[in-house]
Amino acid sequence: MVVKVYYFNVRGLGEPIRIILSYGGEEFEDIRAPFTGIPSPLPPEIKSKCTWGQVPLVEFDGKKLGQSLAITRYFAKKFDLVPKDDFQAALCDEYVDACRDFSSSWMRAVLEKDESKRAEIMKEIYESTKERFLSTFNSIIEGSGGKHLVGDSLTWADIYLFHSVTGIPIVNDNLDDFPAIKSLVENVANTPKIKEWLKKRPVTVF
Ligand SMILES: N[C@@H](CCC(=O)N[C@@H](CS)C(=O)NCC(=O)O)C(=O)O
Repeated sequence: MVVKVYYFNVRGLGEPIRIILSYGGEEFEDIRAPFTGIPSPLPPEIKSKCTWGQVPLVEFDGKKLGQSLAITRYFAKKFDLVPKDDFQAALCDEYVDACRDFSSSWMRAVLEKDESKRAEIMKEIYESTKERFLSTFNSIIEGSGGKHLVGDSLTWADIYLFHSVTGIPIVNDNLDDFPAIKSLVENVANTPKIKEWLKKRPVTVF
């Protein structure tokens, strides 16, 4: 089976899918629509495939699945990145949602075209979100044994946290202030199949 992954040529909502598929050793075709800023028009041949008119979308085995969370949860289950225990699985859902809230906080900066203004906005957003998200994630990892957000093995929540913090330069540059997140990020980046993907993935702005 080769999975077709349709998304824009950015990390955004598509990258956790690409990372999870890479982790699972699943071959995938990385189909990227040009990203020309927000909003970017989707080429009609892609848009017409999408049930909700938006990407990401995956196709495999004659099946089609849209909505980023449905896609990542599906493959995370397939590759044992969702704990068997229902409560632990729910905690993963909670942390994935929190990662997505954190990622959404940066939208105002992403939309700013003037680079010096964007840097200022990034600083503001960093200052106003670091306690709520970064300190909290840091404490959760510490409380869970220091290596993962949930339990003692890699989950899709760890992959979302990796994705959310490494996609934002100002967060990445300040990870020394959040040592448990920093160590989780290093562990995810050094997971062999993920490491291979990170080495070969296209370099994009977001
Ligand atoms: N709830 C959807 C949101 C999808 C979404 O917002 N997709 C955007 C790209 S991030 C898109 O396809 N924009 C192009 C368009 O709407 O034509 C998900 O999580 O997959």
